[in-house]
Amino acid sequence: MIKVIVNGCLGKMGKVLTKSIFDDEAFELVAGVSREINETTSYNAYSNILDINEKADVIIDFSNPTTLKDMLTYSKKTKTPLVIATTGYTNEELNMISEHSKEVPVFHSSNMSLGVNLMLKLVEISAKALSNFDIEIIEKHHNRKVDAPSGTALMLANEIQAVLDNEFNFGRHGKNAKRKENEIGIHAVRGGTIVGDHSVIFAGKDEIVELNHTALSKEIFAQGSLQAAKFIVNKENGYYNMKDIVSL
Ligand SMILES: NC(=O)C1=CN([C@@H]2O[C@H](COP(=O)(O)OP(=O)(O)OC[C@H]3O[C@@H](n4cnc5c(N)ncnc54)[C@H](OP(=O)(O)O)[C@@H]3O)[C@@H](O)[C@H]2O)C=CC1
Ligand SMILES: O=C(O)C1=N[C@H](C(=O)O)C[C@H](O)C1
Repeated sequence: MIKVIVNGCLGKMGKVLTKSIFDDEAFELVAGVSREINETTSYNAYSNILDINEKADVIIDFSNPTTLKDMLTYSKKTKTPLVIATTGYTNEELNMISEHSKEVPVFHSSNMSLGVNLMLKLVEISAKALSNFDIEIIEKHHNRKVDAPSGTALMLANEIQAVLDNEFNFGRHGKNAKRKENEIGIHAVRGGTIVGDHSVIFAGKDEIVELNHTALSKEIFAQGSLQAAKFIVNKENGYYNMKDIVSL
């Protein structure tokens, strides 16, 4: 049985994930962490990860970048592998994660779904094949989402940039907002309870190719993170992502 700490346990994703853990006999929830413990839980819940006494095999994190430092401190002290799903990190924080992976195994992905990870490959192929097309990314999420653009939109944009070296344009406005030839437009839509929707549009002369992924439940992200947890528990120190799990 894999013993799990859930960081962000009372958040939207944390609640879905803790239920998935209870429903799966391969996992045991040993503790949860949320900023404010304002409800009774059937497991040990803490407001700071550094207060946890239980020993776990893995930490799964769906929280907020503000929890990163303490989470890394705890993970380093206890040598507990990390599955990081939180988005919205600065470059400095991303570097901290990457440095941490030299001492503890880290699995990091801004999207734990199988479909988006296939989409990353399709985007790479399309960027190579349609290099003279205009490329725009549109992401749509629920009205409670904190960060914009989404971590997934940035992953998709980075995949394209690795092929074409484009600049990013985070939303156009104003009198002189004409599209530059070599840019990727990245646009964030927020509304209602949209779980997560990502489109990459390749627009050429008289033709359009559009790649789209629509998440229909948060469950897919929870299941993906559990798959990642199974993968990482016995790995060497290092930085892993969905490409290490999904065979393409
Ligand atoms: N990689 C992936 O596949 C996916 C990643 N995500 C990412 O996971 C993260 C959590 O998403 P979601 O569950 O919807 O978010 P919620 O806002 O519902 O939950 C956030 C959790 O983090 C805690 N928290 C700690 N510090 C802060 C802070 N300063 N501000 C806000 N929350 C804080 C919250 O505690 P409290 O409840 O006490 O406020 C809560 O437990 C986001 O970064 C999101 O983008 C989401 C879905 C899929
Ligand atoms: O906050 C969310 O909900 C989601 N966040 C991730 C992101 O920022 O890409 C993944 C998913 O789209 C849901």
